[in-house]
Amino acid sequence: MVLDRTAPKVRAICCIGAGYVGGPTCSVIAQRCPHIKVTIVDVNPVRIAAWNSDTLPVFEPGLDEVVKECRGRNLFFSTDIDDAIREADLIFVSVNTPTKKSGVGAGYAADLHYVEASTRRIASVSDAPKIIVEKSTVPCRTASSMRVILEANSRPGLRFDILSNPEFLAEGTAIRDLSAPDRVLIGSLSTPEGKAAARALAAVYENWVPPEKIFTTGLWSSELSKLAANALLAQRISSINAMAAICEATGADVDEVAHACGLDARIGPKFLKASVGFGGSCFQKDILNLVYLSDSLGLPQVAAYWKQVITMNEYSKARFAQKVVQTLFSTITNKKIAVLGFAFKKDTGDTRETAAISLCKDFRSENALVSIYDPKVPEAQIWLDLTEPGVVDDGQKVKQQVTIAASAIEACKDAEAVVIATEWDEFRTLDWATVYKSMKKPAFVFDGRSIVDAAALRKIGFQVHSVGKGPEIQDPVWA
Ligand SMILES: NC(=O)c1ccc[n+]([C@@H]2O[C@H](COP(=O)([O-])OP(=O)(O)OC[C@H]3O[C@@H](n4cnc5c(N)ncnc54)[C@H](O)[C@@H]3O)[C@@H](O)[C@H]2O)c1
Ligand SMILES: O=c1ccn([C@@H]2O[C@H](COP(=O)(O)OP(=O)(O)O[C@H]3O[C@H](CO)[C@@H](O)[C@H](O)[C@H]3O)[C@@H](O)[C@H]2O)c(=O)[nH]1
Repeated sequence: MVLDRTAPKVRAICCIGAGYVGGPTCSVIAQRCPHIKVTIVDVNPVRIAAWNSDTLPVFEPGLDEVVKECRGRNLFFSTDIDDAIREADLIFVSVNTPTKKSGVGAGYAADLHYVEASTRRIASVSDAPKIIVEKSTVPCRTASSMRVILEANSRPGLRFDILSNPEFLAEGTAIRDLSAPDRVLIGSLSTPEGKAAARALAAVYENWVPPEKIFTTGLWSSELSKLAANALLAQRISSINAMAAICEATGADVDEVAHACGLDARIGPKFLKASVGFGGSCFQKDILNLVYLSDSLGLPQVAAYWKQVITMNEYSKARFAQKVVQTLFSTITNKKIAVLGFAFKKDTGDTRETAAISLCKDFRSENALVSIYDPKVPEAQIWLDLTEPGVVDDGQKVKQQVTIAASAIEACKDAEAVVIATEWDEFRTLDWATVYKSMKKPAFVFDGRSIVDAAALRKIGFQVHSVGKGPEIQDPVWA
């Protein structure tokens, strides 16, 4: 996009929400734009204290270095939300938009009350014009509700321009994604003021993003593009996981199938890694949001189509757990199962919607003894994730069945089976011979990420089951 010098200049940015998106995104803006003051605010004082400490609340490769470079220079973390709003000429709203748990649309619709609370606060505190940017992932036409709230609650005549600027970073690669994004999408009204606001935000990104990667659309297209991108990505994973089930039943190898398909330039190789199932805070939430939107628009067939992506993901997780039980002679009662990895993917400590939670719950319901190791997820988080809220004494029951190990080797000692739930690099290079010696026999490995060298492990003596790989020994004529 070509820079228009008449666009308002951004001198101070406020980011409401110091989470996985607000923190890294605005830290990178501060790094790349030393002339802009960036203040990231949050209602959670513990989170802000962590951002101001040596142990950041979010583990993300490269983030520590960015924050250390800018904090105290032009990057600030604060709980003084009103002050930061007043000072800023551009405000990112980067608060959480989880799936509603109760009320209308429960289990599908996005809970927008954090977005609304932020919008009301901006309206009541602002004493000068502001550009307000939806950074949170929101349903289509949320900007319209924000405008109504702003106009009804602010000083008469005060100007607000609302933009949509969805974030496409993936956890674990956030700094890389923010530093060199595939694209920056800015949605605005097509009025002269809307376009000028879009240009002002584009000018911020142009400090490091090539102009041809910044593109503008209408507000509603921008909002919907975020939901669409996540739905398409998740759909690829569910599609390849559906193929994985066929591979396991036939002797085909899902990695070979994915490679063969990905060589077609129209399909491409990315996001075709079969797995125990996708996790993370976004895919499920955003597809459910799309399902709700489709239903609300009177499009039940469209809703059913996208819902199937989630159904297949649930099936993938359950199928994997069932395979463990069936292979261990149909019972895992009192058997020790080592679960390697608890985060929803490698290089993050985030456990939101991680497949490991489903697996551990299934193993617990079969009365197994579960030993978990993850290099980055804090112990307290694992206990929290495995405890059923509202179930009396469940916290204690969990601790009778589950242990948390300090290393992979420790988790695997005396286990009957090892389950790889996250693709951490250290599991590829684990001393598998030592693991084998310490385990009960026969020793099983269930590779939910297909990362280990199955042939090498079989040579050691393991029985290996990798997701999407056919049976080990087939009909001798064809094997
Ligand atoms: N996590 C990701 O990788 C990712 C990527 C792209 C987009 N998104 C979207 O970005 C949004 C934020 O996601 P996240 O993962 O950073 O969430 P998060 O839960 O990590 O962070 C949100 C923060 O907002 C704060 N907050 C809530 N209401 C507030 C208010 N009224 N005033 C001040 N602070 C408030 C919370 O205390 C919390 O710290 C969501 O809409 C999500 O869908 C997330
Ligand atoms: O081929 C693949 C790719 C991913 N996954 C799994 O899918 C989940 C999500 O992975 P990924 O998309 O890499 O991480 P997220 O941080 O959830 O990022 C997604 O969700 C974000 C929040 O909306 C978007 O900004 C990103 O563009 C989008 O990739 C994880 O459990 C992965 O292990 C697979 O099983 N197979």
